[in-house]
Amino acid sequence: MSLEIKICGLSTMDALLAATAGGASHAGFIFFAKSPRHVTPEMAAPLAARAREKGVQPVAVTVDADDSKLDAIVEAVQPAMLQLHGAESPGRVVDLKARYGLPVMKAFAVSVPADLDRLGPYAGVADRFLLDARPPRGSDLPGGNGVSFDWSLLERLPAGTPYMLSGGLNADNIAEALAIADPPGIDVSSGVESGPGVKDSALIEAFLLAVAEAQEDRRTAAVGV
Ligand SMILES: O=C(O)c1ccccc1N[C@@H]1O[C@H](COP(=O)(O)O)[C@@H](O)[C@H]1O
Repeated sequence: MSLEIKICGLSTMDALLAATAGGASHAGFIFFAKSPRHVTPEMAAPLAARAREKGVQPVAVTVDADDSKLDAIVEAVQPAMLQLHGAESPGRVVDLKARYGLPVMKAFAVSVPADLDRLGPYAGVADRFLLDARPPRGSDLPGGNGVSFDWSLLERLPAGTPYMLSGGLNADNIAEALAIADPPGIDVSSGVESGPGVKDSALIEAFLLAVAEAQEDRRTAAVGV
């Protein structure tokens, strides 16, 4: 399976097109008012439409959103997947999957081995997991803080766990992250920004290039060339 790559927190067409041109598989839009990356459904709709045209899956990122907020997002944006980045229960995930008929990626903060035990009740309920760093104390944001965690903790995950690795990824550390965790997907936001919420097309290109180079190096090493 090829590595899935989500560029998250997009709010401009330039940045979206840098992501689609560079080989991203998913484009994330943040519907969380406290975030510097916050977009309204009306702002995200044309970006998501262009992503779809380019074969890239739009992802709606929400934090404990209620049904009326999600209804508006789903209707305007037509996401391919919902990312739930709050304290949504397994029952809430079941309800949302039934209500919208969309796959759900449930986010978890990881800082110690026991954090991975919290995935258990969601196994077979959420379609995949997003494994992010624990937010720094005092942060208003449950994600998008640009901090990473000890990727070696992920050795404990059962083989085949569907997840995206996130938290503090950037062009300089992505090769190491892939080597240590070997995730099926990756997700980046702050690491491709020139300032909080300001996506930088050159940094998006550099990140995607670094991913491609790291994958090529890993393939070469695997065949012993
Ligand atoms: O990015 C945000 O502002 C955000 C707000 C609320 C929930 C999730 C958010 N972002 C998610 O966190 C990951 C990791 O971000 P970073 O690369 O460490 O900055 C990001 O990709 C989003 O999925």
